[in-house]
Amino acid sequence: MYLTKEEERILNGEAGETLRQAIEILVALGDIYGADGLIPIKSAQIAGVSYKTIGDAGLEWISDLQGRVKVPAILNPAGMDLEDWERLRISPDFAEKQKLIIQAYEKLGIRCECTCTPYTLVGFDVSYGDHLAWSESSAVSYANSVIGARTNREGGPSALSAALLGKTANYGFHLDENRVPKISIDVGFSLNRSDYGALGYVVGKLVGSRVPLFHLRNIPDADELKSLGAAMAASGAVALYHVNGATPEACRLDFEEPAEKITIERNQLDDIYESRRKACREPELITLGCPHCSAAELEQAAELLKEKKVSKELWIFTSRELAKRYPEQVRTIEKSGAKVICDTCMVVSPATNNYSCVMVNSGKALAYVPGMCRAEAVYGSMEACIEEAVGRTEKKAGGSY
Ligand SMILES: C[C@@](O)(CCOP(=O)(O)O)CC(=O)O
Ligand code: SF4
Repeated sequence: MYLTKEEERILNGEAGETLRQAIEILVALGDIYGADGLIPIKSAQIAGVSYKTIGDAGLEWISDLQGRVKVPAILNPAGMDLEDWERLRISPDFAEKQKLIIQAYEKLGIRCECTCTPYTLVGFDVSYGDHLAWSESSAVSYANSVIGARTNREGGPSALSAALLGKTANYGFHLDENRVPKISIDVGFSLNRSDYGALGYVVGKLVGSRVPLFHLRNIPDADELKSLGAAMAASGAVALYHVNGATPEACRLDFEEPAEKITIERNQLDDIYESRRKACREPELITLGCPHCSAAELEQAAELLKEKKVSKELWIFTSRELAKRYPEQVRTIEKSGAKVICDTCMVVSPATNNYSCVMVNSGKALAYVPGMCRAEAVYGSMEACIEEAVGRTEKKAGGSY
């Protein structure tokens, strides 16, 4: 891989040990994947924040790093709500370690808002064609597919290295030729909201890491695309997809129809709603917001919970910035007894491990909760999730049933 004189000097340790390690990681990746050199990036999004996933070894590594990031960089969800961690019964020991992780990142100049939807935040702009080094898989999928920016699915250490250098290795989804669809997915029936998460769950398993081109009957909105991409990245390893007539590259570029085709039938999606129902008949916990809820999703949840009371735990995850921007919706949701929780999620928080059966409206959470939280997971729409939390015969706050 070609390195400039300046990059050679950094690799030789002349700019300090932190940058030497950072460039060593990027050069190693670049050599493995055949990069021609390093390219500048606009921003980094760094996963590997929750103490539940990175543990003491991760904390130690980050704490030893020196210097400041060269581009805007932001964190993925941590293991707890950083302002109100006691609410989900996080242990003081865990909270202590989690705070040290956040402080270590902060010292490097990283924005310590912990979210997997950084593209909704003010001042963290991403545009078509931007090169990025992002690592959370749903954020990577959204940036590549829905925005038309360019990022590989970085690991936590490589995203952090890229942030410290302001550069990443030029391979994979940074290159035009790897962004071309390889398999066509035909869905011959119309889809609605949670159907996109179910579709992503099914398609991810079928396509692995290939780039799919969808032909759908309707044009999905941004939240539906977010759910589709998140699920495909979790059940498979899809980091980029296109939707005919909807996503930017499918609209701007004249893609040839891939030779390989798959048709999805309605009953494949119905199976996702039905599956695991036997093992998880009585959800004890209901969670929304994987990926973190958008403004529109907070609004929908508030509308559905208005003047109702939950009889089961209902946790709704979003970014702190959106929760602050929409206090009215947060108030309506919390009046029902549900909790709006920031900086974390049902997958990376140890709080979910206290339950054995969890209901979700996310194909990604459906894929990850069993393995990462040791709980059964069952799938439903946001309406069904809220109905489950409220209880079908629950008295409305106003009095009537
Ligand atoms: C589950 C996930 O969304 C978040 C957990 O990753 P981490 O703890 O931030 O490394 C990771 C991913 O899918 O990229
Ligand atoms: S909410 Fe979902 S998408 Fe976001 S970090 Fe957690 S698991 Fe990943």
